Amino acid sequence: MPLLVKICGLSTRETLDVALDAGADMVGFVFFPPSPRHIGLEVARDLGSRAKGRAVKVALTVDADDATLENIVETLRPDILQLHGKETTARLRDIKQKFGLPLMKALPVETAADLAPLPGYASVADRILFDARAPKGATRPGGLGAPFDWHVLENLDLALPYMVSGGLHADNVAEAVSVTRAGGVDVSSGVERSPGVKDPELIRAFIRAARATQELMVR
Ligand SMILES: O=C(O)c1ccccc1N[C@@H]1O[C@H](COP(=O)(O)O)[C@@H](O)[C@H]1O
Repeated sequence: MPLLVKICGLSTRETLDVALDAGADMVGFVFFPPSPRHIGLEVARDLGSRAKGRAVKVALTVDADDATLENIVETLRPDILQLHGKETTARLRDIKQKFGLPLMKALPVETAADLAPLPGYASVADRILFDARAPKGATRPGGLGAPFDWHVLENLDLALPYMVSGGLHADNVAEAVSVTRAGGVDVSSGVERSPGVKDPELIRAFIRAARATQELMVR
């Protein structure tokens, strides 16, 4: 199975086109006002129709309520919801039942103890995203450009597909895949020139580097 490459935090037509033309499998849109990548619903509608059928559209939310999710689903028309907050297994079940969309649950990782909630999430999520745990007091739970210790996932035995994120860039993505055997990689800061401002060349370089890791991938 080919490695899935997700470019997250896209907020303009130009950079979305770069990601799509360079072959991104998944494109992520952030709906979290404190983030420099947050987009409003009208932009979501525009970018969503532009990406339709060209890549998997991912809506990233953080502990969003039903009304917020409803607006996002109605405008972006996502293919999958990325839940990047403290959503419980019960909340995942509820969201799945209400919206009928596949779910990718982000799990913050710093040490092996952070993997404890995995069995619960794996019983309802369709995919897991292992992301670096944000430091206390951070303004957002992800998208900070910091990696975690990938060796925490070294002996992971998970039936569900999983991706890794956190501080990835063109020069470290191969090692991240090699250590974690993840089936997908997700990047935001590593393809930006400043927070929220995507760089076309960095997007292309990341996708090229990720594609070159293909033979290391297991799941
Ligand atoms: O990108 C954001 O601003 C963001 C906000 C809130 C939750 C998650 C966010 N981004 C996700 O974080 C990881 C890692 O990003 P980075 O490459 O380290 O910047 C990735 O999954 C983003 O989708």
